[in-house]
Amino acid sequence: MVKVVVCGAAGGIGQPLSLLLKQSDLVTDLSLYDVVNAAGVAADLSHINTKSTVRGHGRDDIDAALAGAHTVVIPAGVPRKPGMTRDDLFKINAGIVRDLAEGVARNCPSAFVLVISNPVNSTVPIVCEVLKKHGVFNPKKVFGISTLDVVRSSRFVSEVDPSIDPKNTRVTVIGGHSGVTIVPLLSQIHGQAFTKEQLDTLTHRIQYGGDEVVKAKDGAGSATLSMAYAGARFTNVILEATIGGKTGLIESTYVNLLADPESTSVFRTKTGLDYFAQDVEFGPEGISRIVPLPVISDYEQSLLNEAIPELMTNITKGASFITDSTI
Ligand SMILES: NC(=O)c1ccc[n+]([C@@H]2O[C@H](COP(=O)([O-])OP(=O)(O)OC[C@H]3O[C@@H](n4cnc5c(N)ncnc54)[C@H](O)[C@@H]3O)[C@@H](O)[C@H]2O)c1
Ligand SMILES: O=C(O)C[C@H](O)C(=O)O
Repeated sequence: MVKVVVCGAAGGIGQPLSLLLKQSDLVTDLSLYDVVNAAGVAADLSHINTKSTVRGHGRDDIDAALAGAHTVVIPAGVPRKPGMTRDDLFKINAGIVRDLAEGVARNCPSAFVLVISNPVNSTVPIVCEVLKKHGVFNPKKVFGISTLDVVRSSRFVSEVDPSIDPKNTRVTVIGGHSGVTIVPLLSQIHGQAFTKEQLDTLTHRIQYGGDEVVKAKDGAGSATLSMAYAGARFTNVILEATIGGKTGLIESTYVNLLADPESTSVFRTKTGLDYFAQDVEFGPEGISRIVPLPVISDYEQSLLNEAIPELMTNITKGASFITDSTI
């Protein structure tokens, strides 16, 4: 059995993400959990003629939803409205993510956990601290999905240079998933030399791509369809590496750096950060290695210098939400 659970499956991301995951032949059981309308979404998707069996689980059915899961994807929680930062979502989403992580610890402690709910820079530490509290934390298996930053980068650079094929140009994006913490390494794109003006425009657009969508949706939420695409892409990498037997798969993702202490110890000592988005190579057990940071340009180093203090604040806020809690 390869059971994939989507928590928040009836939402703006959850529905198209579940649809995309229903296409995977690697999934045998698709479990849709939400506090509203999970049964309806499940009934709808269950008619699609692919291999997986689909089940919907409502508010009081979290344990059955998660039991025996291979992978749990979490897009549950509230999205931004214009004028809000991702950190403004912490007040509501921190508790939602904590409760879902408690469910993971109880029902599928060795599952891969893929976090979409914002603020990702803080919600990933929340998941890790809950799993630690229960003695089931494996840093090779918990991920913040920052793939949308990678997807946007590929697309936006192709708009500046039409000779770039966005589908086959992967941009490494390091740091975190919000504003200045998003650091695209455009210097790494083979054969590319952007002007300073192009770099400024591209970097700003990648860092604030989420705001572009929030503004355009004008109060009706944030990115859902592009996020579902990015979320399915990342989930499929996990499935291909862990059960599909594929090797050498690499994606940028936000992780706990103890997943590969050897490759990250110098960086951890220098910055004090325990979490960071970086290129990761996947194997049968999840993270097989964190790819060492390449030599970055002075421009990228100054972006990184700006990202580090903000990341530190976000990480501490998420981790202490659990470690300082008396519940
Ligand atoms: N990581 C990223 O790149 C990225 C991209 C886009 C959006 N997001 C984030 O994803 C989250 C969801 O966005 P959306 O547009 O799908 O929002 P949405 O409001 O459309 O959907 C959220 C869903 O979560 C459900 N939900 C709420 N509390 C729950 C709980 N306790 N258990 C299970 N389900 C619960 C809601 O019922 C709803 O169906 C937001 O926090 C948003 O900021 C992240
Ligand atoms: O911008 C948001 O709030 C949603 C998401 O994190 C995004 O990058 O689109």
